[in-house]
Parts: sequence; C-alpha cells; structure tokens
Amino acid sequence: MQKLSENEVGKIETGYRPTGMISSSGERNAPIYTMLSGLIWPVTKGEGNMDLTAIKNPAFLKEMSNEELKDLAASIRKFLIEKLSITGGHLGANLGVVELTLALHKAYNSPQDKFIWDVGHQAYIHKILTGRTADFDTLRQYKGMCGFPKRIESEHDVWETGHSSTSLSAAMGMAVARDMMNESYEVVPVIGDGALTGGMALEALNNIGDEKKNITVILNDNEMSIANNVGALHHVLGRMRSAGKYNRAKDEMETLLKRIPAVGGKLATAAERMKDSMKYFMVPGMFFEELGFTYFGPVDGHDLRDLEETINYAKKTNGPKIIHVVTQKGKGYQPAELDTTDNWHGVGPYKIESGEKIKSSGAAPAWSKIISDAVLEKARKDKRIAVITPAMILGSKLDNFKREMPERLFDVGIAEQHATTMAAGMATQGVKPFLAIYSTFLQRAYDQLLHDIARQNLNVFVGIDRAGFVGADGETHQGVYDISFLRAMPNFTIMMPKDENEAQHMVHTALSHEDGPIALRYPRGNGLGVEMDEETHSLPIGSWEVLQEGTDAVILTFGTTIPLAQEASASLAEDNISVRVVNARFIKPMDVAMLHEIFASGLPVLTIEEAVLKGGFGSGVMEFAEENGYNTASVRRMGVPDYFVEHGSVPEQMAEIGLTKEGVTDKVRQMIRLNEQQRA
Ligand SMILES: Cc1ncc(C[n+]2csc(CCOP(=O)(O)OP(=O)(O)O)c2C)c(N)n1
Ligand SMILES: CC(=O)[C@@H](O)[C@H](O)COP(=O)(O)O
Ligand SMILES: [Mg+2]
Repeated sequence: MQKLSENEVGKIETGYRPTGMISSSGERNAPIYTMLSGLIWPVTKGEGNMDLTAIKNPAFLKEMSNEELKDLAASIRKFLIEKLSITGGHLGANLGVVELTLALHKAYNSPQDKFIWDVGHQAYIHKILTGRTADFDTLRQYKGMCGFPKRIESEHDVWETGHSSTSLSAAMGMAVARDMMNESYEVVPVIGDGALTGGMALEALNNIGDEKKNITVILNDNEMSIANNVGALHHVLGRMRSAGKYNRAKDEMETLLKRIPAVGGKLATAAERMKDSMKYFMVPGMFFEELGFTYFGPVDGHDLRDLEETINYAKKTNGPKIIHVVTQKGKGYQPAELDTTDNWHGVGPYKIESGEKIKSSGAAPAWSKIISDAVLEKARKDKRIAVITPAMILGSKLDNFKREMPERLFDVGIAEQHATTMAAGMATQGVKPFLAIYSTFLQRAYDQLLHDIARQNLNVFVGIDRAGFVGADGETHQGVYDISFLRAMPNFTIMMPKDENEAQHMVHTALSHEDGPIALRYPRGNGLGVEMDEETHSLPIGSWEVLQEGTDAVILTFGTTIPLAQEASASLAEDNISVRVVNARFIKPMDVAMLHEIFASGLPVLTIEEAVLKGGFGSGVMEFAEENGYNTASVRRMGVPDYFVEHGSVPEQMAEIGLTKEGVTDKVRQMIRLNEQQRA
C-alpha cells in the first residue's frame, strides 16, 4: 500500500492550495495539498492519522470538537485515497461528502434515525463511522463488503440501493410507517443533484410536500452527475447556489413581510403580489418552498460548523425540509479535483502520487466504445441518426459523438423512462434514435419499452450496455434480466455479437432495420481485439451461425459465453466427444430452420446464457421444442439461477453459477449419457 510515513505527514505542509469555498466565517476550507516529491495529499500538520479501525459506531462524534472532526475528516480522506487506490470504487462522490456525513452522524442518532443514501455509492464514510473500516480491504470483492448500503452488513444500513432516485420514496414510506406506528425517529434521505433529476425523486417530492411529512431531505449538490449535471433543474439549483444563504434570513424576512400593513381591495392584492415577488427575489429555495418544503441553505458542505448549525436549525422545524448542501466531488485529492470530466466518479486501481490509472495492458477497446464508434460512423452518413443517453455519456462512451455532433446527442439526465418514450416520439417522426442504456437501468423503462416502443412497432435502436455480469457493482447492477423482459414483448428483435466485428455488422443491421424495435446487447469490459471488416452489412434477421460442427451434442449460446462453449468443446474433443457450437446471435427471433434441423437430429441440446434462466434464451428454445412437438427432455439450460448474484469479479460470478469450462463439460457428458439411456 502506498502510505506516507509519520515523518512525511508532519513535514510536508508546503505548496499548493486549490481554490476552495469560503466558509461563512471567512476561512478557506480547502486542505493544504502537498507537492513535495510529487506527492499530492490532503494533509495538514498533525492531521490525518486517526485510527479509524477503532470506530465501532458513530456515538463518539457527539463529543468531538470541530478541530477533532477536521482531523477525522483528513484521516478518512487519507484512508479512502489509499484503500481505493488498490480496490477501486466510487472515490469522487465519497471524498465530497466526508464533512457532510460526519455532521449528519453527529446531529442524528443512527440507527434510530434513518439515513437513506440515494444511489448508495457515497456511503463509504457512513460505513467507516458504523464500524466497517477493516472491511475496506474487501470492498466490492467476492464475499467482501458491498460498495452500496447493505442491510445484512449493518443495522445502520436501513435502505439498499445502487439505482438512483429511490431515496425520497423510501423516506416517504418510512415516514408513513413511523407515523402509523406512533414512533418518533427522523427520516433523512441524502440525494445528489444528479439523482434529483430522476423522475421518481420528483414524484416523491410532489407527494411528500403535499402530505407534509416530517422528512429532512439533504440535497448534496456538487453540480455533477457522473459527468456534468444537466437539465433545467440543474440551472434552478445554480440560481439557488449563487443567491447566498437563506435560513437565518428567513425569519427576519417573514417578520419584515408581515410588517407590510394589511389594506383592502386592489391595493391589498398588489401588496400580496409584491410580497410574493420579494420572496421569490430573496428566497433562493422558492422552488422547494412552493412544493411544501422549508428550504435551508445553500450550506458549504465542507464547513463543519456551518453544517452543524444549519442541521440543528432545521431540526427545530416541523414538516418537509430540504437542506441544500454544496460540496465538491473529489474534494481533497488533487487528481480528482482537477479532472473536469467525471471527478473520479468510479475508479479502478490508481497510483496515488500521480493519479495515473492502472490499466490492464494490451486490452482491446471497450465494448461501449466499439458500439458508439460504429453508430458515429453511420451517423456521419445518415442525418436521421440521433443518440439519447440518460446521464451515462461517459460510461456509454458517447463523448466522441457529443464532440462531433452535439446537436444530435441528447443527455436527458437520470431519466430512463423519459429517454425511452422520447426515443419512441423521435421514431414516429422518422428520426432513427440510438437509445444507449445500461441493461440494469433499462429495467426502469419496462413499460415505456412495451407500451410506447414495442406496441407501436417503432424503429428504435436500443443499445443495451453492460449486458451480463458487471462485477464489482454486484446485484443491483447485473445486466441479466433484459432478455427475459424483452423476449416477452412482441415486435422486438434482440441480438448479441460474438466479437466486435460482428458488433459493427449488428449496428449496421439495427440502423437499416425498418420493421420495428431492435436491441443490441453488449457487455461491460473490452472487446476481443479481432480484425474488423472494412465494409459493414446487414445480417439476416434471425440467422444463427454454426461455429463448429459436432455429432454428439449441440451447444446454443451467444455473446460472452461463446468462448466458454468453444473451450468446453475443445476439451471434450480430447475425449472424442464431438460438440456442435452455434452462435445464436439473434436471441429473438431465433433461427427456426436451424432449430428444426437440430431437434430432428435428436442430439442433446445445451443452452448457455449469462442471463437469468427464467424466461431467458434457453426458455425460448424449450418453448420452440414444446410448440413443435420435439422432446424437451433433451434440452438443458445453463444460466443465472433464481437468486441475486452479488459483487465480485465476473469470473467469480460466472463460477458461482457453474459457468466454467468444467461446469459445461460435465453438463454435456451428463446429457449425452442421459440421451443414450433414453434411446436404449
Ligand atoms: C437509475 C439509474 N440510472 C443511472 C445510474 C448511474 N449513476 C450512478 S451515480 C450517477 C450520478 C449521480 O449523481 P448525483 O446523485 O449527483 O451523485 P454524485 O455522484 O454527484 O454524488 C449516475 C448517473 C444509476 N445508478 N441509477
Ligand atoms: C453507481 C452507479 O450506478 C455507477 O457509478 C456505476 O457503478 C457505473 O458502472 P460502470 O463502471 O460500469 O460504468
Ligand atoms: Mg452530484
């Protein structure tokens, strides 16, 4: 682990101060950065060396002075920067909420009071304060600590997430339950400015404000989603940020407004209007006030005193409240602070001193890049092509498209439902939308896919990114459900390529397809590095490809599991077992002619998919057999069983469900034996 020695920590106090926010007391809050020997570190003399493993629960915070809390904040930053340099994780968001989390845990009493972390990627400090420091060595690793709040990990994790914008609805649910059961705890959702753009959050604000529930919303505004935040609401927050602090002025203003004498008739109406416009002028959080919330802020989220005062002030107010906290993503680690793209939202291992990311060498381009480059290439020639992304411009590698054709790239914020129906709307008018969404987030848009796109049979090209296991994010993010839910939708074509060359032909196929919606699945990670054809062409819809002939059994599979099937069949060949391997690149519609031929041969058929078994590709093959009077007993399916597969590496996740070379060869041998017994 890269660590500063005691000596270095004390010595280096020179150098560079990034422009930080000025607190209400006039202090500059930015920690001193050290540039000695190329080190970049948020260390002030005597700070940053607390033993965090000694923390068992957050009660100790109540007794801490501001100075001690600052020291603790520095220790936490140092710890996170060190640990995540090895494990990777969501660094930027966590560095931004160090003081905020300390202030919240000091002001409230968890777990009686309920903290609900939206998305949950920023809950690392909460994990430290609730006794899980030692578990950071296993962060996001197989059987290790989850990167998101997890109820079985701690009584302080009262809500599990990974997907955005659920916190306010969950808070409303808990507040309703509390009031029904005559209990008296506080409910405190912490939501980012990005997550606030999600439809669910707005639905919940609408409901909470109307029901006047006692909930304290902490709005963590760092002006960032993963990339820069977007949308009209983002501009509303911008105006609030620049308007200055409001909470203390509020009482004074109310008194002032009350002093305007009550008069009758037209004059009274005019006076009321004037009061309203004065309020609008003076009250930055009027947007929230109109929704029924009492607004506090904006608060400097790195000023512990300011935070403590404001939270305590808010605690005295009943009903829905919102505390607008302004923070800086990546705060305290110079490479993250200076990065203007994503402030180190989610990172793999890196070198602490330089911030250089440690990449596995020689890897082919990421699948997202392969697909987005292919779409860009087509868009250069076809002006009807446009791209929609729900806040995933970086993850989906659409930055090049944005740079080259900003007028045809629509980042709609965290709004998968809106994005999907918007694509449908565009398609009705002859535009060819490429809707790039991670498989896991597409779950949000089930009804929009069904009701708006599939039912109207619109020519929308859905790019299903992160299809399959995603590794460290774990169960909230696994892209294993899309086949099951899309297969059930009439009109949808679903494809998955075996390599990047086939992928570019699939992009061509999708953008030439004029007969309804078409989805292209592609996994997280990098392509295989195969040679690319110069020219692209359409693949016949529903056509499969025999990769290898065989006479004893058939494996039907697609995408990421093709190499596995090939390895298994090579291994079986050593024992003179001959397996046909089929690239079932169209998951829907299937290659009916090939299926008839396979089932007529009477060979055992194994389907393999990195997706849930229920309703998946294998189920489709079984349905075909049943509908056509073939022997379904000759079919076996391998895939994700009926439970949630947790975080770890993708190979570990595959191994857990038996998708290994040994797992496949064993299954094929069993099937051949069974088939022979049945025939005998
Ligand atoms: C439904 C959904 N869509 C997209 C994402 C991907 N995502 C994770 S964090 C994030 C940005 C959240 O921004 P914000 O709430 O402001 O938190 P910050 O990271 O800035 O602290 C996005 C888009 C998600 N987790 N859930
Ligand atoms: C928390 C969240 O939803 C994202 O940050 C996600 O972790 C990104 O995943 P990728 O790393 O696959 O882009
Ligand atoms: Mg944000």
